[in-house]
Amino acid sequence: MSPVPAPSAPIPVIVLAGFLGSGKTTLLNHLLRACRGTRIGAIVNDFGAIEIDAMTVAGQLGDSTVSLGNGCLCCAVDVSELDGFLEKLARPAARLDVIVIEASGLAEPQELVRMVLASENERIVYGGLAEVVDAAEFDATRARHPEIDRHLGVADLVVLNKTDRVDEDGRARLRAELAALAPGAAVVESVYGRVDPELFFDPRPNEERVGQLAFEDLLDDAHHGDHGDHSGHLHAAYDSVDFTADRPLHPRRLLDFLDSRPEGLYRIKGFVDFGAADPRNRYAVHAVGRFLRFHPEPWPAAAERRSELVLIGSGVDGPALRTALAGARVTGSPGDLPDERSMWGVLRYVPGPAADERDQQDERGEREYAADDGYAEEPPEPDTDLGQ
Ligand SMILES: Nc1nc2c(ncn2[C@@H]2O[C@H](COP(=O)(O)OP(=O)(O)OP(=O)(O)O)[C@@H](O)[C@H]2O)c(=O)[nH]1
Repeated sequence: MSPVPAPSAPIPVIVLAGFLGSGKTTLLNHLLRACRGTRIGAIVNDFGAIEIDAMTVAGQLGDSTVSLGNGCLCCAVDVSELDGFLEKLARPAARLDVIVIEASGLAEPQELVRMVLASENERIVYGGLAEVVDAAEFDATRARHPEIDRHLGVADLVVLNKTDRVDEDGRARLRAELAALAPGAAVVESVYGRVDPELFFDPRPNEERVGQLAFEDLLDDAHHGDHGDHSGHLHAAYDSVDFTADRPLHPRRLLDFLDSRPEGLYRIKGFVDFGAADPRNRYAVHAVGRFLRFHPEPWPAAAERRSELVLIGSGVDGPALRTALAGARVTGSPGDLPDERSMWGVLRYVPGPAADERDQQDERGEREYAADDGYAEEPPEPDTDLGQ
């Protein structure tokens, strides 16, 4: 009925948190400005309290949804309404590529993360929790709000913002402290929230602008004129490592690699060829922080059978990652041929359609599978602090 095709990839939903004034809105505006052709849905707690620059060129659509100049959508919600808005933003007709939820300064981000993970909406996927930290105020904020330690403990990405206000020694100390408080998370520095959008999502080329206003240009002039040069580069505050393998990867060894992925490795994306273990499908892989998902899809007729991964993080050792992944390739020796059973570990991370297969395996008593939330065991921390 609808002329709009369903998007093939699930839409990542990113939770953007951080204490009052740390720079969340500034970062969100940067993403909106830098997104160009990428269609971002933004969900904010309260229009009144948060001044989204883009609102200056926005038109109300009613129902708490606002259409921004380049086709982005924005909603104002209570946490209780979140699922409804996710549903609304994720509908195929909205054609969004990514959804960002900006937590209000005092919100417990765990609550939002839990709601995203609990959502039964098949069109979305958890895209990570980014915690914005004010470098200049961190010590004082922490003294006043010790709960910041808990927030950092569940972050997938820590953006150490306002580094223009701290000297180099101070930045080094903060990075070390944050690395200890946010184990496993990548820590990137920023000034005025100018992080590379690729940390959050895959920006599209600018082919699909909607609406008449080139609002990112307006914003550059009207709101950011004295914050330095915006025409220039989004400095890569992270490392990006490519890996390609012409031989299939062994599902068990790839999972071993993923289960023990090093700290600071924030995103993994790409396609995996599991060879004889599942000759019909390739597996899109999506990892953010400790969250992992596989999405099987039939090999396109013309596609070469190979695995291609991109690993993004800060302070990661590229050659070591490549070597570790190369070790996951099937060797071809008779004892090393993956079969269907080798796929069970991977299937734990496949949402929806694989559930039947998993259930059958469960019935046979072969294996107990994790909940369908992308975590092998417990999701990080959130569950322990909530719901009392
Ligand atoms: N010096 C400096 N100021 C910054 C930087 N990033 C943001 N700011 C300023 O810090 C103030 C707060 O930024 P916001 O983006 O509104 O912070 P927020 O986290 O959204 O704040 P709440 O919505 O109140 O929670 C604004 O005046 C920004 O212009 C930065 O990197 N350096």
